[in-house]
Amino acid sequence: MNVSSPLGLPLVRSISPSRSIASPDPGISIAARNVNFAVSSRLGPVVQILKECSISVPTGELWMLLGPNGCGKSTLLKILAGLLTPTKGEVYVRRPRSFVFQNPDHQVVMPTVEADVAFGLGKSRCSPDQVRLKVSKALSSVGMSDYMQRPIQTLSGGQKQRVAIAGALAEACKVLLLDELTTFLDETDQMGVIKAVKNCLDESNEVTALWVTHRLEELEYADGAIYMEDGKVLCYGDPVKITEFIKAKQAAYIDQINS
Ligand SMILES: Nc1ncnc2c1ncn2[C@@H]1O[C@H](COP(=O)(O)OP(=O)(O)OP(=O)(O)O)[C@@H](O)[C@H]1O
Repeated sequence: MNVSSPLGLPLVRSISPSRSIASPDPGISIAARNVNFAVSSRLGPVVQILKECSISVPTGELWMLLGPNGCGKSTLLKILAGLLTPTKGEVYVRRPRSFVFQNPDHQVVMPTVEADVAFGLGKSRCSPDQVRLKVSKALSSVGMSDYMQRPIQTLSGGQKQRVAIAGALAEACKVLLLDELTTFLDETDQMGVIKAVKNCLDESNEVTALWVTHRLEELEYADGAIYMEDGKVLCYGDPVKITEFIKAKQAAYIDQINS
């Protein structure tokens, strides 16, 4: 479902099914095989943004996607969300899936927390009692039960992110695609969002999350990680090994500028 927010910005609460491949394995919730993405303009040459990207994220796990600015992380996430179509290659993402934006103001739009989390259930056949139950369960998952009647504009950035995640959970989302949620948050809000996502996954073995981040310290909370550079997936798997790989790259870069 793609609608416009009152600000005229794109608002994606729950994404309708789009073209994809069959599940490569019952234990895998997110997969990309040799995905390429290119853009072209009438005047300029074709720009190759993603080059033969392949990843696979097991069901029930939190994976982080890292890499330098402009390496293609958000583009890959948008392809997995069905917001962009790859020029070549295939993707599989378990449904329903939800994309949560870096700026929660692009996504959290109803006057109160309760109304916002219930927003996506508007078209469901749930009775008002069922809606209330789903909303309260989702808010409890993200540690926001006490905020049910709070006006949205009184929340911090991290609290708004947690409300956006609760909205996805209320709609029984199976895959959370999270785009740099903590970039603008202070440490307390950052931890609140990380704990909320971890808790959602711990409470259900069925929810899988892919989280784009620039913050290396967040890898501590990940079950797996993917590192990209220049449109390519350089390595993926064990977050400890990926952390070591990134630190070694950073050290080599510092040596280079100091020499
Ligand atoms: N529609 C487009 N036309 C031309 N170039 C584009 C388009 N969309 C993305 N790009 C370019 O593709 C590259 C990858 O962009 P993307 O936003 O996926 O990177 P990113 O790794 O998420 O970056 P950041 O960490 O800065 O958010 C960038 O160089 C960007 O300028």
